[in-house]
Amino acid sequence: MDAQNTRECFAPTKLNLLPLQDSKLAWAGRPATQWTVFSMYQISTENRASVYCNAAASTSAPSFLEKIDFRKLQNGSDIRGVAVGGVEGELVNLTEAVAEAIAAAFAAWLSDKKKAEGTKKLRVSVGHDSRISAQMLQDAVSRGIAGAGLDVIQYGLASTPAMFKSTLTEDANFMCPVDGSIMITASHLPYNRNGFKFFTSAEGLGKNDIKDILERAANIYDGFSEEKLKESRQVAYAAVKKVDYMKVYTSDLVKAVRKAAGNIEKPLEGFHVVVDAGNGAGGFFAGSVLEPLGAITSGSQFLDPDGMFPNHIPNPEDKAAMKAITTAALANKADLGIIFDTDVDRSAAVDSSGREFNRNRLIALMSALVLEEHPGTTIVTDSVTSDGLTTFIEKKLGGKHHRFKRGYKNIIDEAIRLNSVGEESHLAIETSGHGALKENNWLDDGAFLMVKLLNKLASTRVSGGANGGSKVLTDLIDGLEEAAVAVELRLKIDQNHADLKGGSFKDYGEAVLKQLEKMSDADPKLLKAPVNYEGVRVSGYGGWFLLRLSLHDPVLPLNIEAPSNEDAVKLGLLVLSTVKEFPALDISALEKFTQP
Ligand SMILES: O=P(O)(O)OC[C@H]1O[C@H](O)[C@H](O)[C@@H](O)[C@@H]1O
Repeated sequence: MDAQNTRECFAPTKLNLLPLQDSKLAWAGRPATQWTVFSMYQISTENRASVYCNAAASTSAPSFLEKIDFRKLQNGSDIRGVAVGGVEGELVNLTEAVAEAIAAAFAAWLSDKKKAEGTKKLRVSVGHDSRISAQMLQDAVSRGIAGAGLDVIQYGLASTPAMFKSTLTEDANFMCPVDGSIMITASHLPYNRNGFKFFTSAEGLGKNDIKDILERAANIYDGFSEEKLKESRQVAYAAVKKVDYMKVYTSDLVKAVRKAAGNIEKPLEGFHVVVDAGNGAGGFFAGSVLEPLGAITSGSQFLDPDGMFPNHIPNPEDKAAMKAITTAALANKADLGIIFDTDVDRSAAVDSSGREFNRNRLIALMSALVLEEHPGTTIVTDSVTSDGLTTFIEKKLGGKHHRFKRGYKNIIDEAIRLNSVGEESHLAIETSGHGALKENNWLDDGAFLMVKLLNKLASTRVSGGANGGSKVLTDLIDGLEEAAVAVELRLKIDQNHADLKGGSFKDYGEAVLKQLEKMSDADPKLLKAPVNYEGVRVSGYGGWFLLRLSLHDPVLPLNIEAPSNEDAVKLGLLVLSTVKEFPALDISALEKFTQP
């Protein structure tokens, strides 16, 4: 077989998939062991990225197998792209064929990883959030995995942490654990985007793994042919099973709260908790977690999935989203309001008086809960956390604050590393609302963070400490000092600007940071942070600023916190004096902020 003679494509068609039976498995009436799925992509160790097939060679590639730069689909440890057309300036690059190639590449990558474990047929779970391109991508991904000879288990609407957890759950009825998992999501990005997150039982895949998978995918895509892609639809039809895994995941959350309350069936009886899922995948939390625990959930909103996100962006960092949950909690006189992002790996809450538990406050609250259980432990956070948070964790709670880099994967990996070198850490959490606990296998799970809050409410009442309300949570962050002014301004780097002199935006950004560091060193009123893992963090005028490179974008985010607007402007002016020397930077937001 000659990989070079087999490129072509297929017309996109929906898979005719089988319905769920008894909320468990449904397949074509044959036991899994009798499934004979051949590997269409036949990925060998000698030529892992090549596609071998029997199809007749075709010389003309149809237009929808457009040339795609697969490298551009990498977004740190995720894959992200444009899946829906019609938005000006945003060309579709996450087509069905691209998705199928990426899934086939993941299957090949996984097969290589699991080679040592023997010849058993590998299983991959596939789930998605509420985006309008979810079904199309789920079908394409299923074809890619099945075509590589692996079993596909579709979960349908699911959360990112649930997908990760399916690699750890031991339950043969639900075909768990799976060997690998794919979540189809673009988190809080606009409706036309989509992407993938990948998991094995060891971890969420990192940057290098994603790079490897995209390189393999590009080769697979180059080898696609019409015949082969047609065939992949038939193979997928035979290899796809459906499982209602969210049932397992939500029942584990319910069990966790019951256990924390001393094995009471309905420990939240009488508590009123309002959920805002922003029409993402998090609507399950009201009906499948809170209600079985006895909580009242009336007034919950935007629980139904709607990939056009008609109400607000499902993102706890978004002001409109936080306002929506605060209004709902107050209007319903709820004890607690809970909000999730689209794929439920991020969350935030509001108390009964409408006070937000998000950003530094959510970290303070989670730190208080974790430090009650593990005195003295290290809390790992992202880089934009406040000085007040450090004081709170270290002076009030007796813990250690390890302010690391931005990026949920970075902080989780750092917490795991600290434990491995003998420094105990039980919590890694970002101001974005991402958070992972050691007790929960370091799963980045917004729903589990909220379960920790519910545990506290339930256990406090059991011990006679409170009859309701979220005062016990509010009291836990008493003493957290918060800056009067906290802003984030994002300075864009124009990648096509002549001042880059053909270099990368990263190099340009680094040059800006170097210059800012020089300026700060020369100013006696400023003090550079003695320990700092990214960008330039400087204290002065009773506050601080941090300028750093964005994790993914050609952007330098600038965070400023200060006791007054006047002080914040002074810090802003100092940064402005440096950044204005770099013409490729869009400094308009900073100029506006510092104007008298
Ligand atoms: O560096 P930024 O552009 O601020 O983005 C940083 C953020 O990127 C992604 O959304 C990651 O999922 C977050 O964990 C991270 O905090």
